[in-house]
Amino acid sequence: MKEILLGVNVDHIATLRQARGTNYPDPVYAASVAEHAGADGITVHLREDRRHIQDRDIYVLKQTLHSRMNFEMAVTDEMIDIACEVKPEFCCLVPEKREELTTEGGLDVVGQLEKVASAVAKLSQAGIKVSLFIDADKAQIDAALASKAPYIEIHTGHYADLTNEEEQLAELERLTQGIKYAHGLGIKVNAGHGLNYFNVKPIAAIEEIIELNIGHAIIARAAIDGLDKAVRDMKNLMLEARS
Ligand SMILES: CC(=O)[C@@H](O)[C@H](O)COP(=O)(O)O
Ligand SMILES: NCC(=O)COP(=O)(O)O
Repeated sequence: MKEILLGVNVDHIATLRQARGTNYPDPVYAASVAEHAGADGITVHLREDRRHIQDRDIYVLKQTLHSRMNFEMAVTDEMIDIACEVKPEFCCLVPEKREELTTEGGLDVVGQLEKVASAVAKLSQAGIKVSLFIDADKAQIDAALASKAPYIEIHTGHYADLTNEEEQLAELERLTQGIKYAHGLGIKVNAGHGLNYFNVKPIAAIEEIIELNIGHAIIARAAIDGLDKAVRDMKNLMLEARS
């Protein structure tokens, strides 16, 4: 069987922390648990609005990770400077809109090739492997090749959002063709976004994919699976206080 890697995105551990401004739950600790459970890498998205992951998380993770960091970032001077200072193993360039709930589409490499290629060059110069988060679109894949990024991450969000089986199969076929096309050009291909316990298998079966990055579904599952113990522990503390 051909190996496939799992990058665990811990953004939403940080979402929970930021909701109360506490210092827990800590994405650094979550990353360590994920690595212990078999994660091949840890993904973090330092958004410009700092809604979940904070700068401190990136710097501490750099020192504590045993696997490798995939630093997702918008193509801005601020983020390029941070990446060049931290030097994560991977940077994934993503599109970002302040008002979006999550990343809505792939990076438009065609429309800003010069800017993207310049970012790829700066990050590569710092020894970072660069990936572009793009849609499975031939023109975007060709532009990714022209930018000299060695990796792309194909956006699976649209596939994940579809509920009609026929439409989902058609989207799966579109993703598969795009992934094979990029692989044929010599680009290393990852994929991710919106993948969960119900929709992951057909994507994981596409053998040209090196790694899947998955976050929201894993953190959501962890919250539910851990809830029984969390309630028992709290109740026990309360009962102990009265004994
Ligand atoms: C780029 C991508 O697909 C996601 O990993 C991204 O990190 C989503 O951002 P949120 O974690 O803020 O939803
Ligand atoms: N790049 C995709 C990613 O890191 C995780 O996305 P999601 O599983 O949180 O939707």
